[in-house]
Amino acid sequence: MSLMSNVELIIIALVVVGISKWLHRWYNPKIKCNGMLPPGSMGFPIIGETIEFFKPCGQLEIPPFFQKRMLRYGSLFRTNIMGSKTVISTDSDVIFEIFRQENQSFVLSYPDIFVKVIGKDNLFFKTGNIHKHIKKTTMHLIGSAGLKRNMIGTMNQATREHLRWKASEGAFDLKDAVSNLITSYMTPKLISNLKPETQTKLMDNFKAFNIEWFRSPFDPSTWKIIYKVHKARRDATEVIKEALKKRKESREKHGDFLDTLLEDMEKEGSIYDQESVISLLLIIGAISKDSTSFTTALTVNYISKNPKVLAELKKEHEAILQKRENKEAGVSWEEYKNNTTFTSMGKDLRSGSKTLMVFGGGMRQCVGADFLRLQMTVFLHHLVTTYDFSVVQECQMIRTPLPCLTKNLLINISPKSPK
Ligand code: HEM
Repeated sequence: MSLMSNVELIIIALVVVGISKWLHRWYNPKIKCNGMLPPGSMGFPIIGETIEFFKPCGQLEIPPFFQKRMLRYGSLFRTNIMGSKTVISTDSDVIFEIFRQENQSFVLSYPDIFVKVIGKDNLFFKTGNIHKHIKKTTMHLIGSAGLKRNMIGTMNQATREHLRWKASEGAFDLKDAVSNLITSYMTPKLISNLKPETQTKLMDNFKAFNIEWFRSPFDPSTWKIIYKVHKARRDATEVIKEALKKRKESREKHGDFLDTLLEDMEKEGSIYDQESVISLLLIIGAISKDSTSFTTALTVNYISKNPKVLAELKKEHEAILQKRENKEAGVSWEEYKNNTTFTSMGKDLRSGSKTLMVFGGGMRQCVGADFLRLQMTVFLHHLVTTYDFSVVQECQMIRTPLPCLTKNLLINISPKSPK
């Protein structure tokens, strides 16, 4: 055997040993504490179990990814998704405890791709006092007090106007309409003194900055969406940066959320810097419309198929209207709080129940839950008291595993004929 082939053999042997070691580490990841990992599989090298995790399933199904593993390993199992070593728990007590013990027994982290797409200076990725403080500032705008003081009137007005336009348009996409109406009033609530063309640009960026990219990375269209979201973030950042600069220089007050953030930023030791201010404005502008329009579309789709629910809803809102002195006024805070028992099912979705953690829990509980409920109530109120509606196309939903519409809800509305 020649000297050359011996060297080749040594190199091949080293490569084989290296790969074997790497595969061993892949399938048996080390953990930093003294415990042991739950059962499970790390899937294929590099891609892990990502493909199966994103497999679409029906709206009311437990995704097969979870179902299969729960049967095989129980409620706690290990896996690898999108390059992140992951332990999944499907036990509500454990999940509740994880939410409750943040920063004690559990450290918050998101897969790298989340951080890359939505930006690292985000409320979602902050912990401890910084997170607490940003949350408190956010509540100023979309918590109960902020909604009552500053939002409900605009919400009513925008909803009424948008429905009026839609009544003359024929069939329209309800999710799109709700998304547009929220963006139309939320953008000036965040930054109020933009030139019309700059405001339109910012609204377009808010619209494009969505969560639709969270799906299989092996689907080429995912990368197109990621590119658009990334571009929207970059463009919105430029607009907000410019607005922030002008506001700082002019020292003018406009009573918007940018004022609130600037005031905080100028305090000694403020946790806010330019990046975190921009990021918060962007996240609220984007997140407020997506989840709300989606849930409103599902709700209208549901009530259109359940005449008893629709009748009960109409009864509740007609009664509100009957009692109201100024029929032109929209839903008041008092009506919303005291007279919408059926609309809000009488169930407090924010009470931190272990069986319904749709809004998260503990320190991470959703700050937008009140906003969502109020906007949905206002929309349903104007829809059922002022219009008759008919469904032109029902919506269809799948989970990937996030809920996603494969067909949008199209409806027709026409003003109710006077009784
Ligand atoms: C169907 C509607 C919604 C659902 C199901 C939902 C669900 C959630 C969940 C599960 C979390 C916790 C995330 C985590 O653990 O890190 C969360 C947090 C959050 N949500 Fe929502 N949300 C909805 C609507 C909204 C709306 C309308 C807004 C804004 C107006 C909003 C703003 C936020 C913010 C800012 C956080 C971060 C809170 C924090 O880190 O402390 N959400 N949401």
